[in-house]
Amino acid sequence: MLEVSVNHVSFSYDKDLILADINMKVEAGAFVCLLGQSGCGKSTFLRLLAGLEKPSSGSIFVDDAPVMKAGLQRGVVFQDYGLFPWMSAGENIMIALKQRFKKMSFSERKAEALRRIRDVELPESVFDKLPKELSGGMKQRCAIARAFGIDPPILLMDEPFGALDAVTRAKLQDLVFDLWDKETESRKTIFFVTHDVDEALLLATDIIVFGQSPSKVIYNYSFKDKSKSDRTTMLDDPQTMQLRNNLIKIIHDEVRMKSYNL
Ligand SMILES: Nc1ncnc2c1ncn2[C@@H]1O[C@H](COP(=O)(O)OP(=O)(O)OP(=O)(O)O)[C@@H](O)[C@H]1O
Repeated sequence: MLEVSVNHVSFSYDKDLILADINMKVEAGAFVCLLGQSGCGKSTFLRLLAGLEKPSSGSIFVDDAPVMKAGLQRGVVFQDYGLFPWMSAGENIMIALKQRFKKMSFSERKAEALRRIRDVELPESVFDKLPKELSGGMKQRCAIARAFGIDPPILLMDEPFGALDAVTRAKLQDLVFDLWDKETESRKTIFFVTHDVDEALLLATDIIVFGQSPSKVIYNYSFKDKSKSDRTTMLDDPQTMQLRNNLIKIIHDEVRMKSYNL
């Protein structure tokens, strides 16, 4: 369980300032949803957390250690699944396990990959299938199995359900929440990028809103106690409804102000 602190982080692509003075402290085990308009820099921020890019200024620490490069401590799940197309689903998971657990034998890795496939509610027969033989939802389940398989204390998820239909999306939201929630003693810290305010309300312990580029944190909200929300009744709660309205207004006002350059 590791705390993440982001201190005065700015980032530019060439001369384009994308992120400006981002600050946050995220407790170990939090489920952080990052909201903001398209192009504001959410994915860029995840890349910085992953160590795939370096801040132009400022620093990111995981506990006392600065993030300098990519590492197995931080797993990543992308919208496009990120599975190697020439390997079966099982091999995709096994190769990640090999990197993470160097001493695991082939048969142990295979057993673990099968266990992870069952954990994401897929049949074991998926082990031998190529990604192109799987639906989008099944591919994303495999990507989640792989990410949870390497058991990173920090998981970075970049719009993981953005390409899925509403029913599959709802099932996968429940799946990820349950996988996170059941590790009561050592919950992963999850950073989850989404455009969907309701998805954030359903999943997050903390909601952070980024403004328009160059982006700053313009709003954050922490739930005092997080238990699983029921998607069908969640918005019956007046407080949740008010928070939802606030979030939508904040995001829309920001877009309006920037587009009119106010
Ligand atoms: N490799 C790159 N080189 C130059 N500019 C980039 C690069 N990647 C992203 N950008 C720019 O950085 C800005 C932020 O992009 P980013 O993908 O982080 O936004 P986002 O909030 O994740 O968007 P979306 O929600 O649409 O995925 C955009 O203006 C984008 O064009």
